[in-house]
Amino acid sequence: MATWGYGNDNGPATWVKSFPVAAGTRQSPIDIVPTAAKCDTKLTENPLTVNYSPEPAMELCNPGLSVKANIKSKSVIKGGPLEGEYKLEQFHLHWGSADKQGSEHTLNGKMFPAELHLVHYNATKYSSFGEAVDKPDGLAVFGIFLKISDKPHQGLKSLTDVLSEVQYKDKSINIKQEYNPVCLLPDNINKYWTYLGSLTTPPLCESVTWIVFEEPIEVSEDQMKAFRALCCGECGSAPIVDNYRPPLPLGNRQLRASFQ
Ligand SMILES: Cc1ccnc(S(N)(=O)=O)n1
Ligand SMILES: [Zn+2]
Repeated sequence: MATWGYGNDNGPATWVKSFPVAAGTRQSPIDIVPTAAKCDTKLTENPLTVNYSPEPAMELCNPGLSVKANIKSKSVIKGGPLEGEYKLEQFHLHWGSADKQGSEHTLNGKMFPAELHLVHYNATKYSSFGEAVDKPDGLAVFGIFLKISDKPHQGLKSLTDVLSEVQYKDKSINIKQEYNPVCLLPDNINKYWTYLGSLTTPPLCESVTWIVFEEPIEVSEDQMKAFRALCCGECGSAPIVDNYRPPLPLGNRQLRASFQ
């Protein structure tokens, strides 16, 4: 069984062969067109609330197609479009081989250099991520755009400074200093778009309430270079770059905005 990836022979256009849901009606990512979004005051009546905790020894790993941090502490979100409490499971990123591409969601057709995903599962209804992953209300993922600035992102710096230690597939380390993922969020989390979608990589389950923040976080070019130096396999293997799925049609879905 050929494993899926982002190359010509195993990339997003081929995934439907092994994962038919790729042709489904609530797939992600999408192109976000702010003028097509419906401002919904219900989203602000019950504001999105983030209660993240410090992670004592956060595990950072290279699963081969991204870089991922696994979360053990009780970090939860609720409110906004969500019913119940969703618990942070992991976060990871998607990025380009150059600054002109890399994000999965696009904004009026524009790609950002990268996109950070914080993946949560509905801990009110389900007992684990594994149980929640294929349920229509199982997951909630924060999508945060990354843009280039001349200053490094301090929160990401604890990670980008040690990426060389997880350069190769299946390498993992523990971040020594305690790490609170709240440092990864943009300053203003009250302005976001939300819609019902899916995982953007196989198994592509249509189980995600997406929350994409309007405000990007700012990273340096050196930090982008650190992501692009990660390898898909062992020493000498190809760099992990362009690990993004292009946007899918919104179809009959409603894109809602928490702001005018
Ligand atoms: C945990 C997980 C699996 C697959 N895809 C995603 S993603 N890229 O939609 O956040 N997350
Ligand atoms: Zn992702």
